[in-house]
Amino acid sequence: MVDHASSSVFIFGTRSALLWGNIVGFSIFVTGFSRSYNTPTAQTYRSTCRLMSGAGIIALSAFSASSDPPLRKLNAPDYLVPDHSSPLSKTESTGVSILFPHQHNFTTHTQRKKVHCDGKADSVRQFRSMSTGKEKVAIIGSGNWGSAIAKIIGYNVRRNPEVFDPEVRMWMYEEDYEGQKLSQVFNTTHQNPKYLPGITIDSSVVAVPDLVESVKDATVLVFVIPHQFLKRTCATIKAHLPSNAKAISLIKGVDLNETGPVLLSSIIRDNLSVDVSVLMGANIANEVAKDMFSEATIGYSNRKNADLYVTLFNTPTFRCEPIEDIAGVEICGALKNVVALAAGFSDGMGYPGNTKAAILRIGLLEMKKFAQHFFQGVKTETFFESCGLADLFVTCTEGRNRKCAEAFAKTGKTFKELEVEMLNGQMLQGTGTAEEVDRILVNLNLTKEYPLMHVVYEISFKGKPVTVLVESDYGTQRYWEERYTKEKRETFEWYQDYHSLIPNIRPIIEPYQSAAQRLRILNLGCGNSLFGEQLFLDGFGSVINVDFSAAVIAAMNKRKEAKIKEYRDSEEREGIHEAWSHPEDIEYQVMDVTDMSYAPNSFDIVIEKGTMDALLCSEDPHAATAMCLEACRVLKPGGLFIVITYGIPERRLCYLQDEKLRWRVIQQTDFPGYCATDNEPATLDYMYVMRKNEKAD
Ligand SMILES: NC(=O)c1ccc[n+]([C@@H]2O[C@H](COP(=O)([O-])OP(=O)(O)OC[C@H]3O[C@@H](n4cnc5c(N)ncnc54)[C@H](O)[C@@H]3O)[C@@H](O)[C@H]2O)c1
Ligand SMILES: O=P(O)(O)OC[C@H](O)CO
Repeated sequence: MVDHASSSVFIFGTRSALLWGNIVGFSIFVTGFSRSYNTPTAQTYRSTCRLMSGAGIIALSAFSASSDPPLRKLNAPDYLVPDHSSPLSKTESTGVSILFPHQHNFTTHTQRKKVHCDGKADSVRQFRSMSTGKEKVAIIGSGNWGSAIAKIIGYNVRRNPEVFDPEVRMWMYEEDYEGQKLSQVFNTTHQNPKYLPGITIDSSVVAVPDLVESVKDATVLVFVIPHQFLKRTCATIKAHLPSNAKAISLIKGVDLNETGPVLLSSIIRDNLSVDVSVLMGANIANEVAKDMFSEATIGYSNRKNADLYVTLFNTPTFRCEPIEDIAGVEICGALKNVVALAAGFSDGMGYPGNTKAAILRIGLLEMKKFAQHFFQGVKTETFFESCGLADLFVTCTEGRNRKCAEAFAKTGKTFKELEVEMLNGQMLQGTGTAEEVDRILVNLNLTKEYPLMHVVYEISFKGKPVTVLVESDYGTQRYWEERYTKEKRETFEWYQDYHSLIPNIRPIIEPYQSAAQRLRILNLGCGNSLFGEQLFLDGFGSVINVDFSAAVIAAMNKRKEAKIKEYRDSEEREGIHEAWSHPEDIEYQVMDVTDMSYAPNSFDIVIEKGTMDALLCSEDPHAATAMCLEACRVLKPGGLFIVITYGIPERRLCYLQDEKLRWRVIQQTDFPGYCATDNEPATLDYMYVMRKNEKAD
């Protein structure tokens, strides 16, 4: 039996094995004889040959393509050294590589079809590289971590010439650097000034911009690219790897299919048919590159390969610990980036250390729960290795994900914008992972079991306010009821008050006013804001204010009664607004804005300030959409819905432009938001105006 699992050179064939063994100067292990060749000589040879390092199966005679065992049963790619009896036309369909095709003077076989040879020189080189038993390393990726790990690999390859081929190729996604090609700059200066400035990398590492060229002859593939590029990278190199290749992934991320998460190491394994290990840990690239002490965890299933990786990566200041738990190690590396976003949000909001500590604790528990839910055999100890607790800690204190999330909370910019502004070409992995993870959780109805992962996604991509990290109740009736029951202030304004908003709103509403008919205005989620009262006092029309908190509606009705009384009791009316002479034009009603009792087409204007923002904190993912549907239903054709929010277009238009809504967004405006202190960053508030279709019904 051919043992594919062990990394040795196997020669499939007989007589010529001796010949080729002599020619290339290596010892061989002969296996897979056909009966006719199972001679005493060959058996003796089999029992005395020494196993070599380096994987591969080499057929020295293609008789096996037609007889026992068939060549196609062997793992591709195989190598064939044909002899005079080789039925090469059959081997063609197996995808076998032909070594030395002309050695046997095939031209004498007139009936044989011309056989495709994948390039004699390449095949010979691969064959020889296997025969030397040296590992040839290719680094796939040359960003911040790719470059830092290249420094370590260069150092170890030079220290271990008996194990490694002296040249390490590093695939460099070609970019312009100050008018020159980045790969040329690297190969001249041995530095990567864009992604790891100031660090010199051993000259054994050569930047290669052609991906296929970079993996040529490589027996060890080190994957260190952003995870979004993995699949297409595998597809490109798939057909160009020697059969004894193996891989290790340093990529922190996760993919998904319809049943759940898919490890990136599985993607590599499935696409390339190679053994795959992983290396993860508390490894801020810039610190590792400066030889500051760090640890890393190697997750493996093949111990021999893990030992090789220790030789490749371990240094006095980069200590690598192998553990037999690929999934545990890899999920730690992926999910800690999502937790780091939460830590960054917390920092951006100025929350104290206690809050961040809680985020780390909850995050670690969700990481472990997720890994053990979806993957068998994940060990609890893994979460206490460098890939677990340690990486979580460092990413939540110093990582890029944390840094950008802090800016997200402070500025309200999107992650895409912040990545461009803050990272100079480097890429966040946490945001993509948050999306993938949430898709899995939603598909499998698991969001409640992973509240932190879910809320990070909702804040990052669904416009939920960062405050839901610590206050997740803004969307519930219970929260507002309790709040307004205890409320000491008679009124409170979220964001801006009426006077700062009305210059933006007046020009939109005024064209709708007519002498003949008063506007009917509906104010959604009025709370104890004076916004609706001021619209009424300024004579825009009759205003109905609604809120689902009975406590606040009672308080606002009490205020209204007091105003009416004040007006009626006053002898001297100066300073008391005349509008109170017709108080029937202002009403406060208890109503759930997602399910209102008004008839369709009842209002000219529907307006809300901050209500959608609050609903987006709701556990009901459809609450904001439900409010919009209701607003649209009760609006008259041609009527306007005005939304005042802190939500940027990317996070609000997805709701406002829902295809079920029979309106069009006709205006979006931003204006300076309210700043609590001079030290706080300037923010923007937004107004979106929708006009209901004339023929909506
Ligand atoms: N930077 C770190 O401190 C660190 C530490 C440990 C692990 N990691 C992980 O290593 C992986 C790689 O991160 P990094 O920091 O080396 O990368 P990076 O974010 O610094 O750089 C991005 C890389 O992507 C390349 N790129 C851009 N467009 C591309 C395209 N279309 N196709 C292919 N490549 C393209 C760029 O040239 C650059 O090399 C990530 O999964 C990351 O989580 C990073
Ligand atoms: O900078 P980050 O957030 O991508 O994290 C970097 C490393 O993964 C830390 O181990």
